[in-house]
Amino acid sequence: MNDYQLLKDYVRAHIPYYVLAIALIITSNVDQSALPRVLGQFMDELQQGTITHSSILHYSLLLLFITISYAALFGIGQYTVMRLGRKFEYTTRQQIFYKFTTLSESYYSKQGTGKLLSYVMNDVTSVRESISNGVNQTTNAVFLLISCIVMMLISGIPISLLVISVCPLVIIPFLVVYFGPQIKKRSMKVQEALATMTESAEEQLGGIRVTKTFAMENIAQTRFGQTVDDIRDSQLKLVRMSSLFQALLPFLGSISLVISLLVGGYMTLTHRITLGNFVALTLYLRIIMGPLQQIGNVINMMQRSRASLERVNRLLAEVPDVGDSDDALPLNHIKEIRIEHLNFAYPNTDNNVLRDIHLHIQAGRTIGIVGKTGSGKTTLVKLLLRVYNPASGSIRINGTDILNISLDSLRQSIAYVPQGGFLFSTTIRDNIAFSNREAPMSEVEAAARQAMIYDSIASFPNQFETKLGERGLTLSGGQRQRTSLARGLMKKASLLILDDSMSAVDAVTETNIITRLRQERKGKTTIIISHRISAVRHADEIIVLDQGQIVQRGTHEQLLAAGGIYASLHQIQEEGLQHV
Ligand SMILES: Nc1ncnc2c1ncn2[C@@H]1O[C@H](COP(=O)(O)OP(=O)(O)OP(=O)(O)O)[C@@H](O)[C@H]1O
Repeated sequence: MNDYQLLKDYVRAHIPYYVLAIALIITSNVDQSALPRVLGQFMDELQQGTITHSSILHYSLLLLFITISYAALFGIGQYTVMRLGRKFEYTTRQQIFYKFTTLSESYYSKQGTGKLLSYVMNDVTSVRESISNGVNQTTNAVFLLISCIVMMLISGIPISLLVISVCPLVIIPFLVVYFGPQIKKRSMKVQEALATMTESAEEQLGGIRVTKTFAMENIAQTRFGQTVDDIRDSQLKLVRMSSLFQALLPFLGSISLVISLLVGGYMTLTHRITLGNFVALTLYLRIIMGPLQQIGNVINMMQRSRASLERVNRLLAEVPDVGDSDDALPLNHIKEIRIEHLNFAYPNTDNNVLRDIHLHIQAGRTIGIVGKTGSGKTTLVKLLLRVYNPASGSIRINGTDILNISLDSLRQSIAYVPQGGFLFSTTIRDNIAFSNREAPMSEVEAAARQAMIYDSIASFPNQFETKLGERGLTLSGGQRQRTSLARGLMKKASLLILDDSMSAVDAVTETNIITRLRQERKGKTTIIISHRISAVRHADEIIVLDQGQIVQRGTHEQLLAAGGIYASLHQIQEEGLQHV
């Protein structure tokens, strides 16, 4: 996608409206440029003493007609362009958000939320302004200038006088060439500083509770203050440069007026032009100062939005690194999973986080995964969900390589309950019924009972209709985890993965949940990752991960008998319980 593709495509798709709007604006300019000429003629008749009551009425009506038709034509033209600009803004925002949903986790781990928000907010607005105001002001400026020059010539203003009066304005293109790139550079710095500030605000607000409990408000204020200072500095630099540029344009316009007064005044005195011509010339010069300033504005705006357009184009052209292959097959039901020689390192890292993993999960079995923190447990299930592609080796589901299974059907077949159960700022019901908003209430309640959160929800005044605050913070950590668990159970997928999803739940409740799960998921495949032996002890097979490798496997009894990491973990936890 080239840098202007997005804009080209949009304008091409709406070309009839743009042509109509431009035609309206051009007509309004021709209309407006007739105004000084009419006034000039009126002035001449006044000087010659040929003016009558009816000609005064005639001139007044003519001026009124010019003014009304200008307002109507220009107004409709401008409205059409602005409307197209707004449409561009919301369709592009939708396109960007759609793109966000297709990109993989590795993209998000490289980009901060502030930068991503800045695409949707600042960049799109900047491009919209440039197309709306750009089309309006460029058409207006160029055609008003042309119409004024043509009208001046038709009115009989000598070319020599016209050339000498317009002479200072010829400097404008040189000014633009000098100022343009500098304005662009400074404006990019402002955009970057804005993105950094948004990111910092996101982080400081996200962590405000931690900051407050540590009484570290000063540090938060200083960190955020630095980003605001950076914006102020770069914005001031930009404003200084743009103001100088903007001021030079009317200055040159005024010089041209001074010249016209000197030379035109002298020519009027010596009767080489009429008084009407002289009045028309000064009026024309005043009118064309507007378009000249607009040209400056447009150039500034274009410089500013070019960087934004480049960024949005680059984002829209981003190809997700995890996607469906051309011959991807749908998956209906997970029966058997076979992992062979699986190795994996996170993008842009050298260290293999998973090494030579072999695992065969037969349909209906429960697999427990234990291991020290950072041993690769979550990474293994992320590969099962194809959040990342394996570096080497294979994962086969029902005999088909996971790379040839459609992503949508794969993820539909798996209910994944992560440790940090993110909840949306909506009702508890909607959170639990996330995978099926149309599900009957009885199913939502059953999932809540299974996750042992039903009684807590029932005690809230609005029960399942209770709205959760931002990120579900009105719930305790354990309640949040159990609501997230209910959401996973509600999915009724053929594979359930609990990724340390009961770490904030007390041991007794966890045991009760696991007991119920074992009864209700009989014959269904389940993977339970946990730091607590009690959560995995009943699994058909338990694997122990250490530094990315499976170092032990077997049933609870076999692993206890074998000694090693599992047995010592068990011993530590049993002793811990005895001391309670
Ligand atoms: N997005 C990432 N980019 C780079 N490295 C990562 C990423 N996510 C995890 N890691 C690294 O991969 C290793 C395994 O992490 P993983 O989350 O799989 O461990 P875990 O066994 O689930 O740990 P825990 O029990 O603490 O949840 C760790 O060393 C971690 O630092």
